[in-house]
Amino acid sequence: MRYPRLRLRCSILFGLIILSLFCFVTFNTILWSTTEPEPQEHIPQPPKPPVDIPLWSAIGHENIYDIKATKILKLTNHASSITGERIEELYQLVRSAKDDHVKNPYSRDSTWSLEKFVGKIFNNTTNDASKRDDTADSNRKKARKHNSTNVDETTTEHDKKQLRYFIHRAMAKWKKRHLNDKIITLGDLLHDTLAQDDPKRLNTTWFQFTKTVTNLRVYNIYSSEYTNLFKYLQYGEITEANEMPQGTQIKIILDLPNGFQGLLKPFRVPRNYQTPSDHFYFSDVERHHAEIAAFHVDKVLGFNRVPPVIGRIFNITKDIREKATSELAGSFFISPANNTCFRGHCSYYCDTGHAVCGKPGDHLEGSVQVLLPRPPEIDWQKLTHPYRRSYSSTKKADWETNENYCYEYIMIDEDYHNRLMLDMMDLAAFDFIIGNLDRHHMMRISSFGNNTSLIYVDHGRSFGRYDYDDLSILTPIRHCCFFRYTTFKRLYRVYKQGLSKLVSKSLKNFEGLQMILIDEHLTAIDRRLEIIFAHLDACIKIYTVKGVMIDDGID
Ligand SMILES: Nc1ncnc2c1ncn2[C@@H]1O[C@H](COP(=O)(O)OP(=O)(O)OP(=O)(O)O)[C@@H](O)[C@H]1O
Ligand SMILES: [Mn+2]
Repeated sequence: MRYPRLRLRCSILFGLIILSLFCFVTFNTILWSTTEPEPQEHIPQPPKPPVDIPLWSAIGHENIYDIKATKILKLTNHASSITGERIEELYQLVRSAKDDHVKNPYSRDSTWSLEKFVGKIFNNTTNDASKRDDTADSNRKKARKHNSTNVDETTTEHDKKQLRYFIHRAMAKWKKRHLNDKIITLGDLLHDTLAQDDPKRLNTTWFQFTKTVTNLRVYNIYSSEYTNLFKYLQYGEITEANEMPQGTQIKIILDLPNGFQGLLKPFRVPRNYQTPSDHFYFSDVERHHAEIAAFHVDKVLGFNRVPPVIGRIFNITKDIREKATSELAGSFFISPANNTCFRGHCSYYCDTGHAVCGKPGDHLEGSVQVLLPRPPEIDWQKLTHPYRRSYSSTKKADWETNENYCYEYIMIDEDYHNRLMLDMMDLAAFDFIIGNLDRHHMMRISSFGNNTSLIYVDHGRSFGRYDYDDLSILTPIRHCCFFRYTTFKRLYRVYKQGLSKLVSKSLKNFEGLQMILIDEHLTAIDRRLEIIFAHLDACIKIYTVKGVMIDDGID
């Protein structure tokens, strides 16, 4: 009797031991699975969020280290609405249109005339004669004061077709007249005056360079003068540093060896600086890296219309202060951080709070652009851009409220019945790519006559944003819907090769300063190029390829 009971007790005890062992193991497994640390693999740090550096702190920011900062997570991407296939299709369409010899895609109505149309707009003009521009001789100026509220009723679809016919005919005539124009060089223009007034300058390297500047291109990348020019700009000993009187922000004219002069724009903000969204373009700070980048973009596009610029490292004391005119020298001081600084004299950012400072000490980065001869040696024409912004925080410009602006202001203006019309479109495409809202004037050397390219200067306010594409810069193209065949081909060529690739390669090979364009800007220029094609596509859908594209004989 005793043994079976003992056996039962033993089995119960054994069962209990097994059960508690089981519970222990299970509990431990659960416990360890929740507290055991992850296997020690490398855990990547999450990328830092975007840093918009506000202007007031950006001016005091570090240079070299900052430029490597900021990878942004997400762009406010304006994906363009055009596909790669459509761009190919457009290219084929444009190419075959160029080869087909239809003279004018529009047909003429002999009862319509430009004079009558101008008269019609002019009748809509406010009768207040005192408001009219008495000195104006061009139709645009005559029509300037017309009442834009009546505009839509004024210009009919028929008027538009006739105006487009008129422009195509004017351009064909212009092309014929200028087809055999001789290329003129700046050297040709300067020669006689220099021979008379200052013959020694004829023997300078600078004069040799002016012989490579023509009415069509500001430089020739294949010339040795072009290659040598950069050595002067980048390393040439500075003999005098003088403030440039024109313009709103500090710029210094440097006298360099062998007759060269350079225009210095100093470092003000790091490469990843974005224009604060509450800032207007007209109070934006100028960026030396934007000047450099704009030059490379223009060069890659093959326009060669931006005077060569290169980055340079200065010793602010030896290169600038010791060479400065007394006025500039008087604005130097040593900052609390022991850096050498100067204020300069200008209407924006020329106070102690916004001084240009070496960092550290005497080390200053800047862009140096070759200074082309100016009056009285060479005459420039400074044309107010008809699509200029209002430069006011409260007013809008006429073109912003009048969709017919191109028909009513530009196409009737004889100043635009020539290559200038398409030069303005080229400029719009360029400015859109670099994000430049500050094109208040168009500049060209009038001593070259009227078959001359625009010269693109002043890009310090471009590349202000990489996360935003300002479509309003393309308004001339959207409104007028005219475009040069050769420019289309140019854009297509860089599109195929990759604009950003070409630009970064150009910067890598020819620019000494590092990381002039951060990746976000490089992404932006590719995106913008596609947007230009999308705009041209929209024009072509309305006006046909032949109605939009023009061959004015200019490459
Ligand atoms: N490389 C150059 N060669 C000759 N002249 C130049 C060159 N760059 C600029 N200029 C002249 O100097 C003027 C002022 O230069 P820039 O436009 O760069 O300065 P800015 O301060 O931006 O002027 P603004 O405030 O009027 O826009 C230009 O309008 C042009 O006439
Ligand atoms: Mn400017």
